[in-house]
Amino acid sequence: MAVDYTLYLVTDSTPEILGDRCLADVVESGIKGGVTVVQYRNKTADTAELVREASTLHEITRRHGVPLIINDRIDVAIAIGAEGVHVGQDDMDLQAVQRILRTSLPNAIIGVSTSSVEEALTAARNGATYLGIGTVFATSTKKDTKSIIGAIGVQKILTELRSNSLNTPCVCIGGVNASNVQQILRQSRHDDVALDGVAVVSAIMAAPNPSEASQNLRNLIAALPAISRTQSLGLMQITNLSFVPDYIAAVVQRKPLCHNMINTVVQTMAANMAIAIGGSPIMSGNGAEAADLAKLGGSLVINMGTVTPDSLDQYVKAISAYNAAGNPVLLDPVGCGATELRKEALQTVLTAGLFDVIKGNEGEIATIAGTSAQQHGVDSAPSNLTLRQKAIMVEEVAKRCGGCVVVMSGAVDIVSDGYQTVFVRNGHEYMGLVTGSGCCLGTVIAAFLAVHRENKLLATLAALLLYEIAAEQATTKEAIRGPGSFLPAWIDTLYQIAQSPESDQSWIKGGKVEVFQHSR
Ligand SMILES: Nc1ncnc2c1ncn2[C@@H]1O[C@H](COP(=O)(O)OP(=O)(O)OP(=O)(O)O)[C@@H](O)[C@H]1O
Ligand SMILES: Cc1ncsc1CCO
Repeated sequence: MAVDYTLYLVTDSTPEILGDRCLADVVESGIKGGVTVVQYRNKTADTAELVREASTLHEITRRHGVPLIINDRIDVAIAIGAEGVHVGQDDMDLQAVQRILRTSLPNAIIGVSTSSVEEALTAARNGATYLGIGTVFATSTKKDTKSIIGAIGVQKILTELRSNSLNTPCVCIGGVNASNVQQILRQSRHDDVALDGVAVVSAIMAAPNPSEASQNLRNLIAALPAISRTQSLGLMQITNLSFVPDYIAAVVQRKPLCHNMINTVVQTMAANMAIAIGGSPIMSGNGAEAADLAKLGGSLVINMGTVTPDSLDQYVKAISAYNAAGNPVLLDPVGCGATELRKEALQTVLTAGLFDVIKGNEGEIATIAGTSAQQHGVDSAPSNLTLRQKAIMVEEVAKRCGGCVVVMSGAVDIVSDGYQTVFVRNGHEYMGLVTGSGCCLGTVIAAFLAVHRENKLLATLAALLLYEIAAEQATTKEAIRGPGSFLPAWIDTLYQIAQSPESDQSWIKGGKVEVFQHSR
């Protein structure tokens, strides 16, 4: 039987999720809305109840032509003649399951939960019918947060499987809901590698109308744009910078909320820069208010510059809240390669959710790429890499975080969405002499992301050009004698350009953007 894994429902009979509703009604409603596979999961019922409930569900799923898979209990699957079973890493091992089912349910689907490349390769090589990859996000239905792997973890597993010629279908599981389903499907993609579907629990089981919730998820999945080279921008569009003034004008007009969880060094400077370019900053380090702030339609900056154990917890909460609301998140992994604690914090943040932009200096991006030597603080150290090597690194990191734009700042900035990579040769050396010039760039890009969601690469490029050309212009002012007098002049110039980006477009002619070409 060819199984459609697009929308895989895992049941939950606990009072917190199911409430006092009838399990069979909720499942049938979900199927009517578009659920394509059902897994019956009940960790507490006794065997008689499991068999009773499973056979009631089986009547419904059969009527709708949807496979029913039983979690863990192979005996229950055999008793009711279910289409399959699903086992976790702590349940009976795959080969034992196969031996048992060979005679009683020879065509059974056998799914296996996996949270690492090793587990996935082993299960696929041993003949699992499909893999459930997770946990993607922290979720109230799964308390064990050790196995949270984020989109990057899912992508890593998928890529390893496919590069080993293992085509086992894969669904991801863990905290998937309507606000993040497109992101997880998009961000776990890498070239032609993609998930076959998503597994959800509470997004359907706890929904007031499970049918509508399922239909909504199916619509979101169907609406997902295919990411391919042909879909990314034409080179003309990138080097023709006439879009930039329009992008700026829209930011000024919309005044997006810029929620900054930013280091304690640059709070005021970042807030002033956000105001100068037309944003509305709020510097809040309290993750508990992130869900309310996310409702206001702005974007979030996670800047790890002065990370502490408490602030790390707050970042994780805020990232989940913004992902759930479907609002953009920018990560600035300041100094992430400087200490062991920062390296660990980086991993926690990277697996806490999804990012639209990751911006860092060379040492920071190299740490994410896994190629960095020891960083000596928060500033960039002189590099041994050629521009070409840096560009390839930025592109690789962007590919790995599918759907994410990566910016490596420096004298020449490199921006990539994994498909197209550009060099930006604007800016001034005084920028490198002002602490937080990288951090504030994150704040400015995030403001643009809030308004220009349809194209993150263009939004990032517009923000970067405004930021750097303003800096260049500021240095030409008479009173500028060094980085100290430069900073207020830079904020003034940002403000002046942002207020009338369209009336005088001559400034954008100073944009120095070049497309990186692999063949050169
Ligand atoms: N020598 C330079 N010439 C032109 N622009 C520069 C130069 N140095 C830095 N910049 C610009 O300054 C901004 C910040 O980049 P940088 O790489 O210094 O960030 P950073 O090291 O993260 O800074 P911080 O940690 O102080 O926030 C970017 O827009 C970058 O293009
Ligand atoms: C100097 C400094 N230390 C931690 S964050 C920060 C600001 C620049 O990244």
